[in-house]
Amino acid sequence: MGKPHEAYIKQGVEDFTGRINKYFTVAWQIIAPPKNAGVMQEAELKKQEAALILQALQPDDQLILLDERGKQLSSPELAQLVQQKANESTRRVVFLIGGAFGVDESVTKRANFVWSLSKLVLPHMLVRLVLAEQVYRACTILRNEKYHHM
Ligand SMILES: C[S@@+](CC[C@H](N)C(=O)[O-])C[C@H]1O[C@@H](n2cnc3c(N)ncnc32)[C@H](O)[C@@H]1O
Repeated sequence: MGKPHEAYIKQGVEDFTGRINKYFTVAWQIIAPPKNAGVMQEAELKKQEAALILQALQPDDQLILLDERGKQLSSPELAQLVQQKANESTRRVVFLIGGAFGVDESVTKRANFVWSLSKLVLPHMLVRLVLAEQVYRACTILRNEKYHHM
């Protein structure tokens, strides 16, 4: 949920996304916030964003919500989670980054897993870059490739 990739992360996000594509088909879907988002109260904005998010999901999507209050994973644990979804023949795993205020609780309820990258609140754009890099890292761990060093 947010703006197109900003210049300072675009190259990195596109690089890691391209690398992930060698293992799994992957794509970004950027959902633009409602037009008058700037003047909306937090609760109303999260509700409207939730409607857009839930509308973009398919019933069988496995939704992994990124949220600093979620469960932290090591990189090998993330790799296991990816493997588990692949074993379950999941058609789509969706990693969701929320809006400026996070997400409405209807979205949290829909999530199959809530993943925290850290207890720190990170800026939206940085979350995109870390997400892309960590998913790539998970792919290399699953293939025993040399990228990840313990
Ligand atoms: C600017 S943050 C939202 C701020 C804060 N979560 C709130 O509720 O007010 C935008 C999005 O980045 C993601 N995010 C930020 N920090 C994160 C972290 N440490 N772990 C996982 N996701 C994070 C979440 O998806 C969040 O909805």
